[in-house]
Amino acid sequence: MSEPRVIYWFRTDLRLHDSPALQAALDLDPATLWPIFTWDPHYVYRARGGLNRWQFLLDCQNDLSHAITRLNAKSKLFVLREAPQTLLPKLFKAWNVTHLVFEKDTDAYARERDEVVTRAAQEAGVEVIVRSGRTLWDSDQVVARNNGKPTMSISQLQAAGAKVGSIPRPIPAPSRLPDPGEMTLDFEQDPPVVQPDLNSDRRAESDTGYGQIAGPKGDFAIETMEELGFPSATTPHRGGESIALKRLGDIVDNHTYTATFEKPKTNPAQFEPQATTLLSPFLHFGALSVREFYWRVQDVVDSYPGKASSPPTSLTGQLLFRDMYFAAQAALGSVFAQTARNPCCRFIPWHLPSKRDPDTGLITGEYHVDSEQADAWFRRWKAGVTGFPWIDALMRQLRQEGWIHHLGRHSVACFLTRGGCYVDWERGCEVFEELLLDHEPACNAGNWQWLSCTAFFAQYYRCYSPTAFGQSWDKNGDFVRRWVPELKHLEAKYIYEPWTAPIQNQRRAGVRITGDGLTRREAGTYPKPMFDFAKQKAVCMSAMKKAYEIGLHGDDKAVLDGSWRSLFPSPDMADVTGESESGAEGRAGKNREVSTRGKRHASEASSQDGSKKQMRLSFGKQGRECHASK
Ligand SMILES: Cc1cc2nc3c(=O)[nH]c(=O)nc-3n(C[C@H](O)[C@H](O)[C@H](O)COP(=O)(O)OP(=O)(O)OC[C@H]3O[C@@H](n4cnc5c(N)ncnc54)[C@H](O)[C@@H]3O)c2cc1C
Repeated sequence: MSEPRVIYWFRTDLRLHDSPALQAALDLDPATLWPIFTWDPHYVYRARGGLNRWQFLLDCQNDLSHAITRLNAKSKLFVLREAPQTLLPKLFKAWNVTHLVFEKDTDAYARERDEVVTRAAQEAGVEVIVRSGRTLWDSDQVVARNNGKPTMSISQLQAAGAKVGSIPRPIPAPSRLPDPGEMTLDFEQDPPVVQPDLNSDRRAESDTGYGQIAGPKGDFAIETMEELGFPSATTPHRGGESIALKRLGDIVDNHTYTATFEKPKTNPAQFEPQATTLLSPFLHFGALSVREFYWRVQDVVDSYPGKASSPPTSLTGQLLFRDMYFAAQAALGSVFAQTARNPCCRFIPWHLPSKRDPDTGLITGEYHVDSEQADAWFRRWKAGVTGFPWIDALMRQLRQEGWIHHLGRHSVACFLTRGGCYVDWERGCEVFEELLLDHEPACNAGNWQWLSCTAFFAQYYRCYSPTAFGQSWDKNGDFVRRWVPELKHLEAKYIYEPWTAPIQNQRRAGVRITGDGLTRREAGTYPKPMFDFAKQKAVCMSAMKKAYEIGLHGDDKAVLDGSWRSLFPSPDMADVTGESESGAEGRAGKNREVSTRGKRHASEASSQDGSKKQMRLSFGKQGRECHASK
């Protein structure tokens, strides 16, 4: 048999340490190994990506490429600019490849892509080797051990994970890499499908990335922001395996922090340094192995002399949440990221509902503007000009730096959905998709479902205040002052509610509270709050209560054919009618009744068995279970 000529296809694993797939490639003892990255037009044009995440990706690729070259001066990360579905079959032939090896990716698009590539490899007589390494356990095996169902709680994940087996210990990085072979490109490039380009808004220049397969100099170089047509990123957070390992090392050196970490006690307003690890973007790009993270922490916990924290609030507990969302997505496929057709996702008639492709049933990224007011609220939320300083500070940090603390994400997500604007969680999820450095399709959609109480979590009566919550962590408002400099000099007692500051105090602080933040914004001003929060919260709660009582889920016929409208009587839903035209008749009387019931419900919830009652209401009504429908 001829000696193995292996393409190692880097994707979600931009690292050398603890890479089961790379190890599998090296176990073949190849004569030739090409470490490649395919510059896939799907991500370039069809996924929303902000400048900061692009920069982070390029950082990770450059760092990996240097690490490869340190092991073999003839090698590096070779970037090829074409869709893998068309490129790889040509490479199999041109380079006389015997094996294709890669890390498993359970994201919906990745699965489809990998099926196409695997079929092509089989036709070309190329052996495909796939290894799980992105999660603690192989997500497909977790699903199988969860009776084929998505994992909708940490306990389900833990039970299924235990059946899969113990979490493997990390393996070391290789100490040498084989030479790459010849890289002839004696074939035509299949040009990318450029439209629709979901990133066009961010391009200052046109994208020249696909000029030639091997890049402008023909040396398979890593792309640059300039080639992509992007201006510079604004984040201070830089990517790469070296930074990730250094940061993890520093964290675990602090035994007390590592062993006693309790997520709910970490301060969302803390900065420089932030209160949590900020390792999520490295995990996203695979610059840090999740098993390396897990075991380095667990070893500290095991040897800690004092009382260590435990899952779900501990540091390893955080990684379990990540695996939970991955396994939920692995079971449900592309419908996991939307309400429609998702059996696990509760249907709520939010404002600004998504448009759906009639052929696939998948959301298109466009939405119906059923309410001009809700659309204005959404745009103000996105731009960080809601008039609620805590929310605006977080949204501005997110846009500038690409990362905000988990409880900050809670605040802004609750505010946009069930605890303020009553806007569809899919809108917020899309904004996060663009802006987050750590955007992970499974974790993003899953957490938005959690926060909007459409799946994973049902206690919709527990709502974040856009004023009191921030204040409870940061009385002086230092975090707000940093991100909302208009309010920098305002006294602490007004910093979370600047509209309550008397005009002379505003004057002294050099700010005027006026306008809506979107139109004719003048220097030295900060917008008025976009609504009365207490009033709007009551509207949301009563609407949520109604939706929970009706109990529809994304795969119900009424949701898919639009007949859900007849189940949501317009009087008490006048403000929150989703795709339907809203009639405002008879609102006042009905609203009174609903809010009275809402009060009783809230006090039930705060009683000892409140949450159990709530769980019965939310899950027991139809005896529903989430079915896998890959
Ligand atoms: C609306 C919303 C959207 C989110 N979108 C994403 C996303 O796209 N990608 C993402 O990685 N996380 C997402 N999260 C989860 C969480 O906020 C981030 O993982 C966390 O804040 C990252 O910071 P860290 O690395 O300092 O976390 P740490 O607290 O240090 O936790 C360590 C690691 O555990 C994982 N983790 C922690 N909390 C969660 C969680 N709730 N869900 C899944 N994984 C978790 C992350 O990989 C994180 O790096 C989202 C949360 C919310 C509320």
